[in-house]
Amino acid sequence: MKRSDLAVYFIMGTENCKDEPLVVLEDALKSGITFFQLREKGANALTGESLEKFALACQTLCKEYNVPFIINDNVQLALKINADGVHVGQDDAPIAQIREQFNGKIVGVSVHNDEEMKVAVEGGADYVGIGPIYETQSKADAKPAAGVSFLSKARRDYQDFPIVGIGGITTENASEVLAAGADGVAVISAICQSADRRETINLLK
Ligand SMILES: Cc1ncsc1CCOP(=O)(O)O
Ligand SMILES: C=C1C=NC(C)=NC1=N
Ligand SMILES: [Mg+2]
Repeated sequence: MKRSDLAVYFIMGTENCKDEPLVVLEDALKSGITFFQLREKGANALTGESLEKFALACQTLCKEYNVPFIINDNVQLALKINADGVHVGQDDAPIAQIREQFNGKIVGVSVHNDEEMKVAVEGGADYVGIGPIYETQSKADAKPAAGVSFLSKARRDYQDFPIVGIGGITTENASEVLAAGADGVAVISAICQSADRRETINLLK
């Protein structure tokens, strides 16, 4: 994984878009996303066989466009379908355990403070997600918007470590996140709800 892979990091689950999810994903891939995470959450989330089929369809599309495909939280599914990696939060298994299960694959970790950052970096994470930067409608249990201050500090402390910002990021505020030191922006609604994904994605860079 290259730091530049994090430039426009699309995250989606079936709950995030009213249009057909695979149509949205293919349009986003055509429009230039550089990284994709399947994050299937919420009351009507797909499970079992239907989730696996959906994940395989997403993986196939990402392969066609040579874009990394990772899965949020669901370590077993990521291993089963040989995804390019996994993204885990602080409430998932310890990074050391995930790291050895995903040898040679991408392991991303959500971090919110110096201690979590240290543990993730030393535990062998390939990148960290920092946020929510701004208010978000897409994560029910999100912490309060933190702004870019911690992201800026993480960049000062780890000058070469891959960092992606997340949370309420739009074409209006993406430049602030990048200026604070992020390698890229992770986005759900601004891309899902975009009327012109190519324009949106170009404005997120
Ligand atoms: C998964 C996640 N983690 C922190 S905020 C968030 C949701 C981001 O969604 P949006 O880009 O629509 O604000
Ligand atoms: C919570 C998250 C934070 N950061 C990223 C990149 N993905 C997530 N699901
Ligand atoms: Mg999680």
